[in-house]
Amino acid sequence: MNRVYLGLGTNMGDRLEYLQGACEILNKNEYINITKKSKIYETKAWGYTDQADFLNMCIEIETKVDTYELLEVCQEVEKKLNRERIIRWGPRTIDVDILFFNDIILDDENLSIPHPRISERAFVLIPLMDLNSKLKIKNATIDNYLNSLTCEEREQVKEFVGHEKEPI
Ligand SMILES: Nc1ncnc2c1ncn2[C@@H]1O[C@H](COP(=O)(O)OP(=O)(O)OP(=O)(O)O)[C@@H](O)[C@H]1O
Ligand SMILES: Nc1nc2c(c(=O)[nH]1)N=C(CO)CN2
Repeated sequence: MNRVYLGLGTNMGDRLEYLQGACEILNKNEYINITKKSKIYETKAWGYTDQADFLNMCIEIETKVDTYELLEVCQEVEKKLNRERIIRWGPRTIDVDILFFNDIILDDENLSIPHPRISERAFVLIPLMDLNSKLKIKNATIDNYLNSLTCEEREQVKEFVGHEKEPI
């Protein structure tokens, strides 16, 4: 069984509904089991900043599918939830990224694992810390990467409280 960490992000429409929808689609897959969910965070847009705030969360899954099959599953989820690619790092109904896949290190044209921008992104590091603070990239823990971000970067990620619907 493979242990995988996925990052979910959304900044269009009913953002909670999209997180919930993504978790539901993943859980319905007979080869995927969601084993842990982080808290949900409301985050300032990173990279392309002139867009609405995101909701981000990370999930831990156990799965029998391999790396490329999982990429296809993630892209299917995005397709089902009407994700469109218009602007790089631009607004989206849902984004599903593979962050870690066991201890695999892979750098291909269509798939890089660990996801290459984890260490720069408080919106990924903070929810990942809810799941497993021991995760490592190049001998440093995600905790080390989080500590190397500025206070300002970390403050752009706030726990999203007061929501009634919990992603299942
Ligand atoms: N670990 C990964 N998880 C998901 N997609 C990946 C990964 N590594 C490479 N890719 C490739 O990245 C391509 C673009 O993905 P996408 O449009 O979701 O990027 P993005 O979310 O806008 O930006 P970013 O990759 O910086 O988060 C995908 O088609 C996929 O082939
Ligand atoms: N806060 C935040 N910013 C982003 C996000 C995201 O999920 N959250 N995703 C991006 C493209 O992957 C670009 N910028």
